[in-house]
Amino acid sequence: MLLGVIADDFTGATDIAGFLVENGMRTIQVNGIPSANMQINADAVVVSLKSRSCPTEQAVEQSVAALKWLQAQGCQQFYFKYCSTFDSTAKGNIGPVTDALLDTLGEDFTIVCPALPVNGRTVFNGHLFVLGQLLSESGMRNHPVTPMTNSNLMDLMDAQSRGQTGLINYQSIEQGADAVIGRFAELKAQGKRYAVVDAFKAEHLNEIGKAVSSLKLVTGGSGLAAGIAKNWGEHLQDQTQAKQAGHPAKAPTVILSGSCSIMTNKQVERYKAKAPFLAMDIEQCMSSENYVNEVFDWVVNHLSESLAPIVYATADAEKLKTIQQQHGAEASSQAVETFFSLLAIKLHTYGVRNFIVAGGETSGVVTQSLKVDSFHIGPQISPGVPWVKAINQDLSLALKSGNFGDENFFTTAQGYFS
Ligand SMILES: Nc1ncnc2c1ncn2[C@@H]1O[C@H](COP(=O)(O)OP(=O)(O)O)[C@@H](O)[C@H]1O
Ligand SMILES: O=C(O)[C@@H](O)C(=O)COP(=O)(O)O
Repeated sequence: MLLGVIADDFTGATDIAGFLVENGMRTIQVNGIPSANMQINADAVVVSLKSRSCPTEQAVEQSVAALKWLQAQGCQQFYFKYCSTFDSTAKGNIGPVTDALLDTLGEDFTIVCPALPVNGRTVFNGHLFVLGQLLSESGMRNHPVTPMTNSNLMDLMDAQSRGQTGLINYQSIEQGADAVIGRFAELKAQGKRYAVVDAFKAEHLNEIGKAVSSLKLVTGGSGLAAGIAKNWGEHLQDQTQAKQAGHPAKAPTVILSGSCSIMTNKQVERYKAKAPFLAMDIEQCMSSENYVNEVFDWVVNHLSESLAPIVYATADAEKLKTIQQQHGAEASSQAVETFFSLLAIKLHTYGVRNFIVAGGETSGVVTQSLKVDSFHIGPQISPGVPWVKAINQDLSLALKSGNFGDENFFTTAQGYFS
């Protein structure tokens, strides 16, 4: 095993796994730390945790346990994957987890690289941009759990970690990997423990990928995965196998959308024009035990149509606000998640074998309800969203992070069945 990845959430894990496979690494993803002995025949393993916004001690404990498990699998390099929008609070969990991983590995230096230019996440002079807007001016400033109100990655990292952060700006990156390695030495000599690296195009990430080959730990979003995978290129045995194992088959398919992001709203609207759709009734979802059976019957009646039926809770910001004022934010989101969990179980029992799910939390709930413990990674539907196939059962999933994919995503995803 070459590379071990610790991802702080579920869609984030499939995101990086997809890029590793795209770049020739045979990759599997495990949901949490496996309790049983697993025989793993892959170049990379991604462990998905739910550690992004849980209490810091728990995030540290889980991440260190994942690292030790990956070490036991023989991994040679380790990657802490967090969100490309650096989702965290002043307390963490990115800083404390990075510190704990460095300590466990006996290392004293790593990089901070959230950039994912293909999805509009760029770093310029140490500041993070989302589709051309500073992070602090993007929609992330209103995130319910991890509002991002500062775009300066050095400040963000200093506030939540034990050490000090330096910058490797794009001028150094553009001089190539050797110059970057030289900057690592300079920053270390200045007592820095972390280096924020500028990156606003794929070439930057390729140079950073080469430069980090001697670092035991790297941290970042999924963008750097391509650079790192290229770096391992000569060690990879059979690159053609990488995507085969995770390819979805033609089978009954459903779309469950629990994301309220701007992009998911657009995707649902576009899909409704051509496929059977059902908008979840939140009142009924919260008050009627039989509602899930009614929706189940509706889905079953539409499974044989050429495009898969979609059930969605997706609402625009105004509608969501009204629902939250009426029922409470926590209670309504809990009700939606429980509903999707029950519906997914019923549909799977009935024979649905492909699930396209929109939303990070929603994906976590559905995957856990379907008792999937590990995945093969298949082809990418759009950057950061691969098809994945359960290893322990006949089941394929496409887990879409709220903001990812273009407007035709739900139709495009169904073009991969063979
Ligand atoms: N109509 C709705 N009313 C209340 N909560 C909702 C509604 N639709 C979705 N939610 C909740 O909003 C959250 C969306 O989070 P998530 O699935 O992670 O999507 P994203 O990736 O866009 O953040 C989930 O907890 C979901 O249950
Ligand atoms: O890095 C990213 O942007 C994604 O992989 C990711 O982590 C997305 O998180 P959610 O939007 O909460 O799904």
